[in-house]
Amino acid sequence: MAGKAVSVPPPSPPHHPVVAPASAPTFMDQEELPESSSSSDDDNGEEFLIQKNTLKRPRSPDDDHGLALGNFEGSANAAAKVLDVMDTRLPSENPSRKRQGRGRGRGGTGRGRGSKTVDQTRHTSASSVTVSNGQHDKLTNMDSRTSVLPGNDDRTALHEELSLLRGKVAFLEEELNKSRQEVTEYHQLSDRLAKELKDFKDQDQQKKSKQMKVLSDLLIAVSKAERQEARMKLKQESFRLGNIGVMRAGTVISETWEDGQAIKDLNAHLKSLLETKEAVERHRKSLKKRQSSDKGDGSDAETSMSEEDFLLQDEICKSRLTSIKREEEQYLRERDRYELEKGRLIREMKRLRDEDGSRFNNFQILHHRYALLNLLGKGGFSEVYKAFDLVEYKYVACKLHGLNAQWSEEKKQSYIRHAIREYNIHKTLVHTNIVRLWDIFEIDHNTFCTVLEYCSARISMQSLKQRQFFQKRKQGS
Ligand SMILES: Nc1ncnc2c1ncn2[C@@H]1O[C@H](COP(=O)(O)OP(=O)(O)OP(=O)(O)O)[C@@H](O)[C@H]1O
Repeated sequence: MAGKAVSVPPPSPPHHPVVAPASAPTFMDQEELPESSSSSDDDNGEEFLIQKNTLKRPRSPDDDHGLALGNFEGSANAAAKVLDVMDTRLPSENPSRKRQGRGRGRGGTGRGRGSKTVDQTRHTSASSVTVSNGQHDKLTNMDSRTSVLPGNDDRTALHEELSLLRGKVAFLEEELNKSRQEVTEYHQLSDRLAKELKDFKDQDQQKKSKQMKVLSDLLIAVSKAERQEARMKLKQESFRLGNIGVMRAGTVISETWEDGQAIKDLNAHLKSLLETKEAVERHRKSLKKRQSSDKGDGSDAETSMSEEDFLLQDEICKSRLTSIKREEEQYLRERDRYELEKGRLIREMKRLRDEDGSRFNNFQILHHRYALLNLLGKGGFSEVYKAFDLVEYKYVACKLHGLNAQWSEEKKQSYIRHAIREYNIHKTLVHTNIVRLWDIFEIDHNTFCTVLEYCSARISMQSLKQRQFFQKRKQGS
């Protein structure tokens, strides 16, 4: 930059003697800018040009209609101002051209503008008049001579320049109007797009809530059907395996188990089998007794049984006893199976009873996302419901922890503290044999919910079998 400053040519004497009209003093002010700023125009490039024009612009009183036809000097000034305005508004034009126009020193201000006029006119040739280089030179020369010799040629040249500038102004105004229109259209478009986006979001939200509603309705319908089926199955199973009856002993009422038809039949079979077995065993014993007595007192050959007969009878008894034993074993195995089914039935009865008595049994949606379905089981202080996560679209287990309303505030706080500590530990555990903990939230002052990974019955059965396997191994070792 220092080198450039040295190469600045010496200031040329001012040779723009046009007397500024009273209506355009600013232009003169601009003409009287210090030489250094003019000479540094080339060095600073476009930025300086813009600054200079921005300085002049506010002081221009009549951008649109200040070009009085009768006043050539005033017209030239006004034309120069219009050019300045154009300089400011068309910054994207080739900067080298600008530099070319302006770089002719202070004295060449009019000339520089002339060059730009030609350039810009060429650029906007669609609507403006094309000016040759000769005209441009004439114009710049005229600009410098106007106040000295306002001859006919100069007047014509000025007229030409004026009409050129008018054309340019008109063109620029047209461009400006177009730009304004475009801006308005753009605003309208962006408004419309914003509205459409909002509508789309609303629709999406509506669609989502509709989907949620449809999905939860469907899940509720399925769960209701499952509940109905569970109760029907319970009735059938109760008839087959047994039911809980009420027994009254004085003032004490207690629950007892009453066997169902299948167990009654099985027990009857076992009883009759046992009776048969006893009868066969009795018969065998009597045979043995008779055999030994026959041997001892030497009975006659007609009444006494031969050794072979004894052996045959004994064999028959033995084989009957063996088959009875096999049958008995089969019945006992069946009874064990019934016992298991009975245990399941009792649990199911308890589950359904708990479900009927639960305050969460009417398919609520918790936390705006968990659709409660059927009760899975009841813990010490909790009820566990199968639920569907309407956001993540997966089954989960919602464990609803109920604090005892009778507890003191201190005890409740202690329980919550423990539960939160458990939650904080549990949520970090990731293992195939540990159910994941997804979420925790409060339902009311006495109830909060933890959301767990759902373990289906299939998994539960697997883990049951695994447990049985490990128990057997433990017993074996
Ligand atoms: N993640 C799960 N998936 C499926 N069923 C579950 C799940 N968690 C619990 N259950 C069911 O709920 C029943 C009770 O749950 P759990 O054994 O966790 O209660 P608990 O530990 O006794 O309760 P508390 O924490 O209140 O003492 C279980 O027997 C099981 O049937």
